Amino acid sequence: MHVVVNAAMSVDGKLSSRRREQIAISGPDDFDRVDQLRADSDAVMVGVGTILADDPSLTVDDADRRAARAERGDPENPARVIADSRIRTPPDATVLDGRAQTYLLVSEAAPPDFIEEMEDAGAYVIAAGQDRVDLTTTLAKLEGDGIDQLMVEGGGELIFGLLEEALVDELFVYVGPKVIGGRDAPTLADGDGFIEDFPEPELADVERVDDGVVLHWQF
Ligand SMILES: NC(=O)C1=CN([C@@H]2O[C@H](COP(=O)(O)OP(=O)(O)OC[C@H]3O[C@@H](n4cnc5c(N)ncnc54)[C@H](OP(=O)(O)O)[C@@H]3O)[C@@H](O)[C@H]2O)C=CC1
Ligand SMILES: Nc1nc(O)c(N)c(N[C@@H]2O[C@H](COP(=O)(O)O)[C@@H](O)[C@H]2O)n1
Repeated sequence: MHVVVNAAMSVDGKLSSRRREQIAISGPDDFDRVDQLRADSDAVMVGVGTILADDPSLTVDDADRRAARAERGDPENPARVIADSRIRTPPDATVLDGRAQTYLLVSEAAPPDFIEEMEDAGAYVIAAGQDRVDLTTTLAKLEGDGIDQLMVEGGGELIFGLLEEALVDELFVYVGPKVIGGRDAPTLADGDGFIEDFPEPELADVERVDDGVVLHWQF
């Protein structure tokens, strides 16, 4: 499986404010680049923190891109993948609207009646990990289901979890013209943070987009 992380951050490295509300950091051209990345992926993944904060659709906006996917025999939209250890995703979340296959990655601690509720809502549930989703095992199971190209859109907790398990192949970071600040505002990589063996990706490209810049890193 090839894992591509994409996120937009402020000048000072924040994904959102301390209120954890969705903030448009990208401009139109960057959102279009992200839409193409989604269209090029078999699945788009976020953590449950992003579901609760943003209620995203994770679908492809551009009709021509959806049509191109259908022409090559793929579903119009990539699958959606949520890392959600104990099932905090609300049953009326937009990711369960039936516009794409949705996988819920859960841990063994997920309550069985919540699993049933999610399956009734159309989700395909994969369980691994005692208290928290075991990302290595669940991503391998997704690969077994035909997901070769996985795009991850955040947030910072999930991105750190993937970096910690050395599961990231590429990282696109849009740095946009805003300063957000705040010690409790989410950053690109949160979690416990590294204290040694810091991942050291190589800079593959830098591109000016809208009023900011896209940094392309390879691991
Ligand atoms: N600017 C941008 O590009 C983006 C911004 N955002 C913003 O980021 C914020 C949300 O970020 P954040 O709160 O970090 O949420 P995340 O989307 O990263 O979700 C984090 C949650 O995922 C669950 N999870 C399950 N398994 C794992 C694992 N192995 N490793 C890590 N997490 C796991 C955890 O909940 P549990 O333990 O319950 O399973 C964890 O709390 C919002 O403000 C949103 O607007 C989000 C995406 C992109
Ligand atoms: N690329 C990008 N730029 C920003 O400025 C953002 N705030 C985000 N956020 C991500 O986009 C998701 C919204 O998805 P839908 O448009 O609803 O499908 C959101 O959940 C974040 O992952 N991204």
